[in-house]
Amino acid sequence: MNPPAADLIFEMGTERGLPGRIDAASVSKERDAQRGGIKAYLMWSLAMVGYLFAMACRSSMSATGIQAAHHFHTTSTVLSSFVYLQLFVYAVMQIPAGLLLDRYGPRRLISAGCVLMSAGQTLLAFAPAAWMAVIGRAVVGSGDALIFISAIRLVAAWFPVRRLPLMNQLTGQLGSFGQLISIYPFVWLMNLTGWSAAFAAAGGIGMMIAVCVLLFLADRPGTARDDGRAAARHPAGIWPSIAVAARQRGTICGFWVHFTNVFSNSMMNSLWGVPFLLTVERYTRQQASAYLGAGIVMCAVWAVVFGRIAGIHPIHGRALIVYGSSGAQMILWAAVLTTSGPHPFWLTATLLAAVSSGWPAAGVAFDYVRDSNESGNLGLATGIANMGGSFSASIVMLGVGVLLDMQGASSPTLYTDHAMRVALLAQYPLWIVGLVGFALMLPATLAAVRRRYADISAGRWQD
Ligand SMILES: N[C@@H](Cc1c[nH]cn1)C(=O)NCC(=O)O
Repeated sequence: MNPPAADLIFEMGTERGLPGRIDAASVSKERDAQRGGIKAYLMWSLAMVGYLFAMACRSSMSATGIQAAHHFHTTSTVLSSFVYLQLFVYAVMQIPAGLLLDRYGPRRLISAGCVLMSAGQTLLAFAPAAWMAVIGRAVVGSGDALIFISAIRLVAAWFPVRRLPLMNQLTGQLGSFGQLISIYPFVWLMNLTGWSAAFAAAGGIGMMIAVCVLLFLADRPGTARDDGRAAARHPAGIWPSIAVAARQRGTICGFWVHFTNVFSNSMMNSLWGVPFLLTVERYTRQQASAYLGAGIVMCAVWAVVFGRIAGIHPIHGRALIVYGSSGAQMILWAAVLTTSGPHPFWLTATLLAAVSSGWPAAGVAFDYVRDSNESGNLGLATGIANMGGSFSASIVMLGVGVLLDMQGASSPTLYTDHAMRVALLAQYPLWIVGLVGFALMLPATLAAVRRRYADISAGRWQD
């Protein structure tokens, strides 16, 4: 049996003078019996295979940047523009993906996402020209967009409420290890067999995952593999459904949480981390890779810590994670960007700890969304929140490039310590906008979270 959330015990039992402790036994025993068991972990693992594949596909092009430049007879700079395209497709697909998720459920969506990513990777394998590779990347991005929110929806159906923040964190975090698949085994396979065979193999693996998911995944506990209520979802039509999900303060609060916390980490890992470390910190390429790799490990540590805090302290703990992570990022980036490099080890290490906390802190977005929306539009609401990080990351990545260009640093050979530090200041307007949005949405969201936990405790709420 899961204990009640600590800060809600405090608020409901003491602060407001309401009758004592929430009796956790009042949470439906039957639902808890079905949720969180071995089968739940098996279902989650299967969804995780899909998400690992998505993350591996997402980063496969940057991991093979030099080979890609040779294969398509183009420059790495042109290829890095694929990152924007991928982020753009991922972001615009979130609302359709959310609608489809509420209608068809995670099993079909994860399977369809894997098929799309396989098609995109296969197109890349045999594309004779760069423009076809662009289409391949767009197809990969659209498949990728279906996966993460489906995994989050599946977790919400299979695990008890109190364990969801930790399971969400583990989902987001373990999935990101998919990047390591593209950096190591995939690059190794490419060196061994060549471009076409490696991408075609990735396509084949994706199809196998799609079939396994279709055959074995179940959307929720019970006997039926599909969510039986799916057909009834969004009965009012697409636009009213979007309006309902977007009107929930928790959905918009989730959007701002995601918007505020994801971008520094994404910007470093996807595009500007290596140039910054080479130019400002005078790292070698190997040192830069090791630094960014250590960031992925730090993310995992933060994910476990934040998952525990967000589950036990849904009111104060989650807000603290969001303010704490973004505040630490702002302070440490200020210390690095206002003084010339290279910086002392303690400063770059602390910066890495702060930046890596952003990716899991963004996971709190999905806790707010889940605790303030009805299950019928949870997929759509999760998709809306998940757009936040893609928007902010693409704006920052573009902003850094524009600020470099404006200083005459239009190619890597022209990057200077000063130009790079000025360019990275592009992050600050986004933190300010994001934190204002979050602060405005937080009070109403917390009221919704309190209502949800009270309903759960009184047995009035069933997913
Ligand atoms: N920030 C991640 C989710 C996460 C990471 N750690 C805990 N949660 C995220 O938003 N991922 C979206 C995706 O598509 O990968």
